[in-house]
Amino acid sequence: MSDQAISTPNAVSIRAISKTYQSGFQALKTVDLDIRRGEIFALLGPNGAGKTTLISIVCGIVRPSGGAVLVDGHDVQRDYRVTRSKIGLVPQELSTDAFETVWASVRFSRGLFGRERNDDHIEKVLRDLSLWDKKDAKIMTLSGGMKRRVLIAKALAHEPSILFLDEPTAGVDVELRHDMWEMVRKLRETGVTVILTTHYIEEAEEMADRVGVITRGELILVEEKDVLMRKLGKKQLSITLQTPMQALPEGLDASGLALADDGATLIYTFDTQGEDTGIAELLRKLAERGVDFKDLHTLESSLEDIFVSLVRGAP
Ligand SMILES: Nc1ncnc2c1ncn2[C@@H]1O[C@H](COP(=O)(O)OP(=O)(O)OP(=O)(O)O)[C@@H](O)[C@H]1O
Repeated sequence: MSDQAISTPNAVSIRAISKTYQSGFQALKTVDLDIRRGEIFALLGPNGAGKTTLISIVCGIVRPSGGAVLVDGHDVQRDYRVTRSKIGLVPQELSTDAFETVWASVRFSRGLFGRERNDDHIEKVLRDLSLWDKKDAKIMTLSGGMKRRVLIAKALAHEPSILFLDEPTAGVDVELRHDMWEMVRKLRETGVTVILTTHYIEEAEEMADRVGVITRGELILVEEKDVLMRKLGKKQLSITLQTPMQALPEGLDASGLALADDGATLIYTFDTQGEDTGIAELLRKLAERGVDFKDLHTLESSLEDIFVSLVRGAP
């Protein structure tokens, strides 16, 4: 460790980072964010929100206009070599190495960071990623899914403690997506901190411990995923009527109840946090007014609904 390291429990500390590109475009306003050691953090945001810019700054590839980033307590600009060696970056696509074997390509990645040769580690990484039987295959002969695994193997070759995954499952099939999730979880068990950017809300919902939402260069929310879903999640009860109606009957036009456009469904929205959902009362009132229904079911808002409403509501 450099003696300039600051003791911190965080894998990454982002302090008042801003970025204005030479074109004059402000890609990041003032971003503050701490990534805890050993967590899986999902950075969600629409196209052009600033995700890649932020990650590139943490990796030391893009210079910020203001602010500082610490990786394991080291400043990414002052201590670039130290911080970069702690980070594994998995890009979206493999652009080189087509004619190399898997083994040579992954071993080369380790050498880039000035690490001593360690074939045992390379073997472990390849085995963990189910690539061992492909170690002598040329990369160009691999399937798309295997190429993705090679990207992860290359990023892990130098034993980083922080792994950035940029859209890890963009364009892959469902099965591979689930395999990738499993792999990421296993990595976390070995103590690696994982930061992923994604457009797939389902991915964040499935994997992340915490979620950050970035839009127009601003981090508008950082929250434990479970808390986020509890806090912002709403449940709806959908009641399919026996006979469609024109308007809500007298005494039923209370807050939370709405008649869907087709007039055949009542939608009752209630707070998942509330002690009393009000459902029993609602059903009693419907019975009193002779409103018959065919079916009842509840819907829960997903992280996707929450995300869309957050990004829409952002200034
Ligand atoms: N080198 C550059 N010069 C000028 N503007 C740039 C440059 N790089 C990125 N931008 C702009 O900064 C904004 C943020 O881009 P960034 O790539 O960080 O977004 P993103 O959230 O990663 O998007 P995506 O999900 O589409 O990858 C975009 O409007 C982009 O056009």
